[in-house]
Amino acid sequence: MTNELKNDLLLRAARGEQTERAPVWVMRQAGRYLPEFMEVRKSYDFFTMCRTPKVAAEVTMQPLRRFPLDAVIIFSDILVIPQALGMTVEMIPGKGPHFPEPLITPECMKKLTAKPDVKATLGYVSEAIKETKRQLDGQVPLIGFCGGPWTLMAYMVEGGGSKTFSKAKAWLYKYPVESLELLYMIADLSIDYLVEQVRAGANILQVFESWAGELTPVHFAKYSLPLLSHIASSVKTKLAAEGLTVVPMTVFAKGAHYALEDLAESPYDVIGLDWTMDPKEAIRRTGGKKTLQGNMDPCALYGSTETIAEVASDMVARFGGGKGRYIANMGHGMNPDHQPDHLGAFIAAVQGSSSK
Ligand SMILES: Cc1c2[nH]c(c1CCC(=O)O)Cc1[nH]c(c(CCC(=O)O)c1C)Cc1[nH]c(c(CCC(=O)O)c1C)Cc1[nH]c(c(C)c1CCC(=O)O)C2
Repeated sequence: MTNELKNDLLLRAARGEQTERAPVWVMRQAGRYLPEFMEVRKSYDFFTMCRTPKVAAEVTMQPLRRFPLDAVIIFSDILVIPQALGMTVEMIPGKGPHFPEPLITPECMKKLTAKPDVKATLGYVSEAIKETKRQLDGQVPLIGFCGGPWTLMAYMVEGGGSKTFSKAKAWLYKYPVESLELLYMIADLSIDYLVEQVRAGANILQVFESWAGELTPVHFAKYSLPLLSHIASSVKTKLAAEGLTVVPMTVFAKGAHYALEDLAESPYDVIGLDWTMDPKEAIRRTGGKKTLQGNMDPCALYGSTETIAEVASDMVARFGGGKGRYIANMGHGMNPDHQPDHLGAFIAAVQGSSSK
């Protein structure tokens, strides 16, 4: 699969090989900061965009037309898994996700479809990947993704975003057995879903455990890490058994700085870092065993293009220069009020400074 790509920097870095320079992509690179995204978004509801392969492929490709990115990430959302399990999820512009009927007590889990057919419920993501691969014509790798089980459980119980995640965290203390049951239900569907993404053409997979930082280290060790590891080891075993490429996998456990040593022992190839981590410290604590991805503060993009270039070059230097075991990114996603040309300055600075 690698040899059909004209640019496989990302895959080589993920596998721990040396690269001529640092590959770069950014989380939420397809999104509302791009006027061409907003133009498409006018005509469709958010999940209709995800479910319409031509539209999903179009917005996936938009950032690559503007910037010399080293990868694209399929346009979708982590909340398609709760939908496949039978829950209604709406995306309210300016507010974010909303579940009209969240899981209030473990009784509510009876409403879920425990083992939905992944092709029937999520086949539209495979179709979007196939269409994007056609349009990419081997330019850069395509990233597939899903949400981490704890992050998805948090949305399913809270019914949307939250400042404290107190309802979801209460489940972990009140209903430990049922919480694990729910988490494994999510993880098992995610495994099949990720395998389908690779079958359709995804070259690398990322699991977003965006709310890891809400957990205590003890709860992360019980309710997040084992599930994240279960996902990566099962996906890799299934891919090998089916004769598909065993693609590299990335874990982005936002806020889980306390777990870096444990993540370095996990079956993931790449560890995504948020901006609170010092690169040198992260390299030391992971013992050089994993490729690291990240981690510029997205708010740096509000600075001048000169400031962005300075911050980005400094980041590359702190990660060791960018020619080995490193993928440049930000520590979280693009914001709707970011300026596109400021992202361009970030990409140029990474590619320029890591080529030296
Ligand atoms: C937690 C999470 C979600 N979704 C995702 C995460 C994990 C990453 C993270 O921590 O940000 C992942 C995600 N969401 C989206 C992508 C697409 C690919 C890409 O990164 O370019 C990816 C990888 C598109 C999106 N997902 C969403 C948008 C904006 C929705 C819109 O157009 O109205 C996009 C482009 C909506 C979304 N989806 C979610 C939220 C909380 C929101 C609302 C955000 C907001 O309104 O600021 C759940």
